[in-house]
Amino acid sequence: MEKYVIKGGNRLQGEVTVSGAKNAAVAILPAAILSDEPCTIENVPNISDIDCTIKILTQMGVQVKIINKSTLYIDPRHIVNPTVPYDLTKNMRASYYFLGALLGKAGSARVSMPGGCDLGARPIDQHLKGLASLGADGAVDHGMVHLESKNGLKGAHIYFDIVTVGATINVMLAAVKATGLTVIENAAKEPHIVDLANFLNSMGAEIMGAGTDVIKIRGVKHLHGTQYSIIPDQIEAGTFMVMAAATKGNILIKNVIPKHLESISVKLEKIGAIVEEYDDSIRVIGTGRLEKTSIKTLPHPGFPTDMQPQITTLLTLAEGTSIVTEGIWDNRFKYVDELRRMGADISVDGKVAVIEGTGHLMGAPVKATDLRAGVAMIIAGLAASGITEIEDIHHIERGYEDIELKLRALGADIKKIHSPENEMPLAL
Ligand SMILES: CC(=O)N[C@H]1[C@@H](OP(=O)(O)OP(=O)(O)OC[C@H]2O[C@@H](n3ccc(=O)[nH]c3=O)[C@H](O)[C@@H]2O)O[C@H](CO)[C@@H](O)[C@@H]1O
Ligand SMILES: C=C(OP(=O)(O)O)C(=O)O
Repeated sequence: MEKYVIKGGNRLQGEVTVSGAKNAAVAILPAAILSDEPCTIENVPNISDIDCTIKILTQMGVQVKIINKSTLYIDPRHIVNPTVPYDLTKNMRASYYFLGALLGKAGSARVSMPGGCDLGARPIDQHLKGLASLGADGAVDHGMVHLESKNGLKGAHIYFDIVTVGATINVMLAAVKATGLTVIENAAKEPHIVDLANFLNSMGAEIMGAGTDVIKIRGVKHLHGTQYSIIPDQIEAGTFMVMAAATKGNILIKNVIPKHLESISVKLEKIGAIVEEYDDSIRVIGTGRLEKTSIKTLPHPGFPTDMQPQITTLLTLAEGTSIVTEGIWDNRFKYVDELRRMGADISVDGKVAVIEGTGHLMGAPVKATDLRAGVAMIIAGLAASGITEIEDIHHIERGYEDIELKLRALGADIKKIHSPENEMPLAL
């Protein structure tokens, strides 16, 4: 079992470069199979969700060559098996993008129900509704979603009942090669929706309106190869921003799109950090003065739910009572029990957390209950007095490339240790 061991108290200082966006990459790699020719994709993050995506592609007959750490060559000309089995979907939410991508490519898909972070109920009814509108009949059988379009996919008018990133992406993937026009209303507007549209358009797709709540897709017969660079990861950047504020640090975060970070910047300034925006970088200076605030997570351009555990952790270090409301997921406060071990005073009632800022945290053994909850434990450990040991770090490695190395370069005292289960913790 691997753990992170952090000795807290160091101010993080220096520069860090953000990797490509996980949530864009996990959509763009499946999208590459829609092409009739090979694609080269740059700025791919080196994380375990991408390792898993590459395994899925490879087992279905797609040739994937790793050109360098962040560049992949994907040749989808010889797909033999439009099936994604349980062992490849159980740890990864975005495996369901192969539903839309395989339908668009081959007219049928068999994809095991997806895993991913446990944030409460994660139904896929809107995905199935959208794909059915395009002409995909199907059923869920023994945990396997089986969809088929016997007469070919046809453009349709789809209105989502709720704003959903995943269903918006799945319908985009299936609709690009459908006949006629597809209109998605109440579409998600996240930066990775726009990135996926830009990628598909660079292969010859005709997608208009991505980034607004109405996306129009005129189906095309063929998509050609492309060379494309994925956008920087909004959430990785936001996480380093919070780390600077939490450690009274001063970090220049490079390879970012400041516009994607606005909702985070505004809240950090309100809490007391200094945020300086440049063209493709952002500097955050932790002043040591942290003030209470109220935050509600919302679909883009609102404050992202994937930054909720990080900002809640920061607010445990602030003066006064803060309120964080989770506006997307039913159960995204499970990590609060772990923060309590470190001295945090937080009460949770459903989707609302009330944080009584205590000004400081104490190191303790904790576990990562999911990806962002896990990185929140790192933030807590960096700011806390003493030693924090974090278990179940495989969750963190789903979405943060080289986090330990990046943090050490900023002056953090963090190391990854291998510790067999039931072994006594290492003395530092
Ligand atoms: C791989 C990826 O990009 N994951 C992100 C994606 O997840 P994901 O795409 O799974 O999240 P959605 O935007 O689809 O979910 C939003 C809300 O809609 C509900 N819902 C969703 C689909 C559906 O068919 N029915 C339904 O009721 C969900 O339960 C949730 O309450 O967006 C989330 C919200 O920004 C982020 O936290 C995840 O990091
Ligand atoms: C919830 C997340 O990911 P996933 O949807 O892949 O579980 C996340 O990135 O915070």
